[in-house]
Amino acid sequence: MKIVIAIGGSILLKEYDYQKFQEYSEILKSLSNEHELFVVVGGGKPARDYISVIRDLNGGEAQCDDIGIEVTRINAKLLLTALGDYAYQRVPHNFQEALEFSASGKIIVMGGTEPAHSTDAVSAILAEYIHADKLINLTSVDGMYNKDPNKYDDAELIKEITASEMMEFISGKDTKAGTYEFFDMTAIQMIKRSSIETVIANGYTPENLTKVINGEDIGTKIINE
Ligand SMILES: Nc1ncnc2c1ncn2[C@@H]1O[C@H](COP(=O)(O)OP(=O)(O)OP(=O)(O)O)[C@@H](O)[C@H]1O
Ligand SMILES: O=c1ccn([C@@H]2O[C@H](COP(=O)(O)O)[C@@H](O)[C@H]2O)c(=O)[nH]1
Repeated sequence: MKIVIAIGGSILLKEYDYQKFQEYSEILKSLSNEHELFVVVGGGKPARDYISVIRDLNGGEAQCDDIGIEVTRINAKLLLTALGDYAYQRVPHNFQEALEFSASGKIIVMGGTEPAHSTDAVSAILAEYIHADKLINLTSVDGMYNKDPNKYDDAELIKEITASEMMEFISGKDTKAGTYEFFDMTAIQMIKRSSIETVIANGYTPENLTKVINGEDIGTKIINE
């Protein structure tokens, strides 16, 4: 299968150390024997910290996004280092490059592309661009809830949702640099228009990636309408 995997920076850099990069590299290496893998890495707290500094310097929103993109590319380089020869050792800056680099037969790892969306959107556009069989979004919670599970104890996990329902849910959410909390509209639009088979799951346990690929019933499935 051709699979796009989005890994949130909040998972990879929760502890500010090498461990999650290493754990993910082992799983990705093993999966790459059977699947064609494209990984998109998020910015996490370091991106938000840098964005906050440039915003305090009166940088505009696009400049803030630009700094966020740079951080996601640094995170991509960290994962490339962990993957070594299993990965193509350059970070694509756009979808065309991702496709070209994939001719190497190696794992492709990228961060952001251009301002005004999150790496969730990058992963969805990439999935569309390369005709992926599956998009897996690994984040810091078990999937999509009816409300923020970090704010509400009674939040309930949603097992299945259509892209249209998800759009309604996130409409009106903040679209400033570094604030694309959970999912952004561009990502859902891509998933909807190309009926991309998508699962959102907790990536803090990297083994969940294998579980999702094996079809185990975890996380939230975005279903075709
Ligand atoms: N309805 C919801 N369902 C699930 N999580 C939600 C919801 N609303 C808000 N969130 C928040 O979204 C957060 C996950 O998204 P967030 O963008 O912070 O991390 P990420 O996907 O790992 O990517 P990155 O850290 O790279 O931006 C969760 O920690 C949770 O608090
Ligand atoms: O293609 C992209 C990717 C990212 N950004 C900006 O960077 C931050 C960090 O990315 P996350 O996916 O949220 O971790 C994001 O909030 C955007 O401000 C971008 O502009 N374009």
